[in-house]
Amino acid sequence: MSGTVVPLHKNPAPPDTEPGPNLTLVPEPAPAPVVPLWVRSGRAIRHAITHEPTREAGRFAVRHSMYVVGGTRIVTRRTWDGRTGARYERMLRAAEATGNYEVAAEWEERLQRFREARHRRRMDLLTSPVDVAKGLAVGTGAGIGSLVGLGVVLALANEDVTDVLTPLMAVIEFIRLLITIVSVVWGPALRVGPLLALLALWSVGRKQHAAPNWVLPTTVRSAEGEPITPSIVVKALRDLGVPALRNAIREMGDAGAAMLGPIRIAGCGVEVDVTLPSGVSTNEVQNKRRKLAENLTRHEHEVFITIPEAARTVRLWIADSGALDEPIGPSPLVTDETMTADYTKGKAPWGQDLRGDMASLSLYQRHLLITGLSNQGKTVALRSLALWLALDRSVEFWMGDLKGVGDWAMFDGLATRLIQGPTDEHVIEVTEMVEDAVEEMNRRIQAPPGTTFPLLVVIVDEAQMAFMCPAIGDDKRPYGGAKATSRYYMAVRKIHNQGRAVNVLMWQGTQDPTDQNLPKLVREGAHTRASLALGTESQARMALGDKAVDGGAAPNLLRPGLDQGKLVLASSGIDIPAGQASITVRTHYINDDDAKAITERAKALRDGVTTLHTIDRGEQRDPLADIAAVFGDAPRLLTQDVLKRLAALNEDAYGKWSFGDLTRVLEGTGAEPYKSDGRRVVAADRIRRALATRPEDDGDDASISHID
Ligand SMILES: Nc1ncnc2c1ncn2[C@@H]1O[C@H](COP(=O)(O)OP(=O)(O)OP(=O)(O)O)[C@@H](O)[C@H]1O
Repeated sequence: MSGTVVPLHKNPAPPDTEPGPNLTLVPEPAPAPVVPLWVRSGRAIRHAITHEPTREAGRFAVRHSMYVVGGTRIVTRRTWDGRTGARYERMLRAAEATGNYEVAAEWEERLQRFREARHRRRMDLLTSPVDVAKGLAVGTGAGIGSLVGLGVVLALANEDVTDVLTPLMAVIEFIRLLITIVSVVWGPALRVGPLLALLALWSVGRKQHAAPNWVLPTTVRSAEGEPITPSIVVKALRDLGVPALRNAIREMGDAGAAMLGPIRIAGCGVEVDVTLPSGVSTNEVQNKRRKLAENLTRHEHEVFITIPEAARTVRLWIADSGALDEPIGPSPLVTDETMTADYTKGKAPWGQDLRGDMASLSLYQRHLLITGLSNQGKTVALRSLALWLALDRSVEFWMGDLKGVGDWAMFDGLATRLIQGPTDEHVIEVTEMVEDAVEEMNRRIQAPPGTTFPLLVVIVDEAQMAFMCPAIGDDKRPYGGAKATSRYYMAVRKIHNQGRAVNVLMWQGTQDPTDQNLPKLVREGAHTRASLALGTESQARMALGDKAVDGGAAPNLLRPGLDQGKLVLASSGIDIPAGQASITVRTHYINDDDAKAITERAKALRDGVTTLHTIDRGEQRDPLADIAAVFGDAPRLLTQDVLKRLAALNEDAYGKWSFGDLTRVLEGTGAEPYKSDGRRVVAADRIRRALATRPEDDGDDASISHID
């Protein structure tokens, strides 16, 4: 094999015969390349220039020079404004730009008056030199005369004729002294005067911060939390990036504030209506919420843009910086232990609106839907309403908590039904509870007209679990889903459609809405829709409806985690400022302990309620097997006899069965009732065949709705 090795080195060095000491050769570090002098100087200069103290000194120098320039501009503008009609013309242009022609006419009239007065003053100037000369001559003569008169009186008193000229001479002396003083002061004044003028201009510029933003001190530059003034709002609107708006505001110049209504204090912020110039639509401003907020030195969540009734107007609500992050006080439900509720006439105290006014919601005949991302305060918000309602002793609660970690446990002994848990079995129980509510609703609807009913409120928290449940009932209908056969969905829809008038109401809390876990018809069936923080605008549309979102409702702009308990609400039961489609409410936080205390008070108002935790639907039965069993030896039975025998077999399970129930169970088995001699009968052999040939899991499915 050695013969086939090809050496890769030309002359491989002979191997060392004697191994020497193991030395490692450390190469000399390459000498650093010599940097040319001009490069080094450049670096040094750059370092010196970019050094922070140098930059600060530069900013300082530019700032104070610019104050003088800015001050000169301001003083010139003021003088110009004072002496010409420029101000009137500006206001006139602004009024025209906002389409406010009445105000424009007023300004035009003022401008006209100003011009007339100026013309009169100029005409007067033509004749004034003669008048001034005349006045001067008369004044001097009269002055000399009175001084001489005074001298005569003095001469008579002193019996000295020279005193006649004494007062006149004294005045002449005084004038000479003045001339001397002026001649002494004039020289230095000529030198100091411009300096003083410069100082005055600098002072005006400094007060108005008339320098580019980048040279202003950090405290002024950041303007964090700056109070909102008309000029700040106008500047923010001008820089919004809407060309038509920018041009119109430029056109108005200083008079841009004419677009604004008065800036009113509104809760922990201010509110101002802005009449947009023609050519700018309200949604152009609404779509730029973040930019507007930043221009106003606020965070996006601190600025709300709504559309009031007046045409071409947007209403801005701007929070005081950081004010929205402050907690609001405790709920009156917690602080006022004597509080009771009235379902029909009262309103549940829920929190505060952004203006800081109490936000309370009428629950009368309103189905409710609260959505939001997980852990934003949905359950607490929904529970607060239930806690208030519990203080009306006539109200009956049926509750299903499909999370089941005890958020609703305090209603044990207060709610007539309370199902708590996350499994499919719990969904099934909740569905059957809602179906029972439908039955109760139907019973009430069939009652004689005029009958009044106390409120039965069915609350399902985490309702998305019900819509997503895969279980199928013994009637082959799915519990979850959004098909016409879906049991939970259909039961909710029935209550939504007809429950209101007979006081059977449906309240649902649901998480992170999608079309699958919150079908459209269920969303739209709720009269009151509220949403905590959500992920996207499309979710906001699902939660609150297009109208509310188009009108400015934006739960997707609430900050998950930071805005816990803050919700956007579209409903008729709460005071929403005219023209707005929604309102933002900061809800009170009622913790579990306080909730427990409130439910204890509510229990004390009642005589005692026994809460059912599961719905006893009788023992597990197999209807097809039972039907087969009741035949005995009979080859055929009339359907009514089958029903009778089934009822005799088990009154609880079959006592209320109708022909429809029987047909439904036998449908598709090949043993359906048929007509014989004009009467409907069921054949025993067909039943037995169906029983023998049915698939294994049918029996399991049939049993699923019977839970102990
Ligand atoms: N009004 C509120 N003000 C301040 N914090 C609140 C408010 N409501 C709730 N929170 C906070 O949010 C947390 C979650 O509340 P809650 O359990 O109601 O959320 P959820 O949206 O129902 O969550 P999930 O959907 O995951 O069950 C509470 O533990 C509390 O810390």
